[in-house]
Amino acid sequence: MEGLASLKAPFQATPFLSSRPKTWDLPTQLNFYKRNSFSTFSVRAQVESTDGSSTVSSSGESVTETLKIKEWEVGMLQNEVASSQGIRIRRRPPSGPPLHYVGPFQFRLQNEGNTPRNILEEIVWNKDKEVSQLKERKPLVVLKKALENAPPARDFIGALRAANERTGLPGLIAEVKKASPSRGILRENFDPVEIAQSYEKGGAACLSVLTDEKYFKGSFENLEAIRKAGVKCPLLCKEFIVDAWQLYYARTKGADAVLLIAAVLPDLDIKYMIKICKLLGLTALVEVHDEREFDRVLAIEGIELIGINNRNLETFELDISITKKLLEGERGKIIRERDIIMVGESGLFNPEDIAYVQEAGVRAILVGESIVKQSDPGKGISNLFGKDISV
Ligand SMILES: O=C(O)c1ccccc1NCC(=O)[C@H](O)[C@H](O)COP(=O)(O)O
Repeated sequence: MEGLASLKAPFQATPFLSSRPKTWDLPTQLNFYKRNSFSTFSVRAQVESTDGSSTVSSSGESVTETLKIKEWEVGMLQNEVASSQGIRIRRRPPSGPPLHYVGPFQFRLQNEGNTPRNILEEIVWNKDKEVSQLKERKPLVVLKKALENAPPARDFIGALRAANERTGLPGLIAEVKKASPSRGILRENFDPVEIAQSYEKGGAACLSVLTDEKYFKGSFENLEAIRKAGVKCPLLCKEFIVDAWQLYYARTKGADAVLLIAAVLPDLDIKYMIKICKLLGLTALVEVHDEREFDRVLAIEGIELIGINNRNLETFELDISITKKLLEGERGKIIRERDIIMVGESGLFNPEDIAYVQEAGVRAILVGESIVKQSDPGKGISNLFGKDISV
């Protein structure tokens, strides 16, 4: 794809980002991106921390305009860096630069226009906007303050290991899921706390709570309510994370773990977010769907929990043999050597499916549809495993 990489243009220095290179081809961008720990999050932080009292930068732009331009530049860079790592999901719709952009790039609009290529891309674009708006209302300093009142983070991986050792079966992450883009409404009569309690009673090790409202009819209120109701299973905030700000937000709402999707996040973002997770006491479940994503994730230091999603999030196609395929050979060996816990995700409906992914090498599973649809979700767990795992 011809993109920014083909453009070589002098780059004007700004007061906000240090030592920008004079040429701007892809390798240069990658280095620059690396050196600056680049993300929208860090750019915002840089602009915001430049001068708390002034609203005009030395180039005469207002801070808000500057911020918009920087965010747009970063967005374009993120798309380019991501595509160099085989990530097809673009972080934002391709669009022209903001009104006051006077930078050197002569961007052409991409031919595809502003239509997302698939559902995952649509979700990500929507999330990006949603998070920008939320951040306006709750800046990071406010979240950092709120962290003081957050309930302590609990040991997500420890709970999975303990369940696996206790039952000899994969530890269950049971998903509180009202709806999904692929299946529509899964459960009409949806009481998140009741479902969570029923899962816990049925032997779930951990819970996954969908917080996306638009596509999954979930919410952070659900997450918070489940935590406040005294459910002891550690909680995964099942969200589409595109910005480190969301990690802080999830923690303030009682999350013990978060999901990082390799199909969406470039390596540098995953590394950066893992560091922040560690700082906040959050466990990162890093999700992959193919060999390339898996290899990228295995090259990242400090990964302890990896999910293989059997659902292709671009096409919805479900195939549990993906888990087997990815864990065969050298990759499976690396996993065992490093004692990484693998989670088999999506499309698991019966004891045969569980046996199949366990045989492939998973020590945990993430299940939504097959159990949330049961009138008694806790009993649904017994049906899924073919036995009562609560004892
Ligand atoms: O479930 C979907 O339709 C979906 C669509 C687009 C992005 C993500 C999606 N699901 C997220 C998940 O990975 C599942 O909720 C989770 O693994 C449980 O899957 P299942 O047991 O098949 O409900």
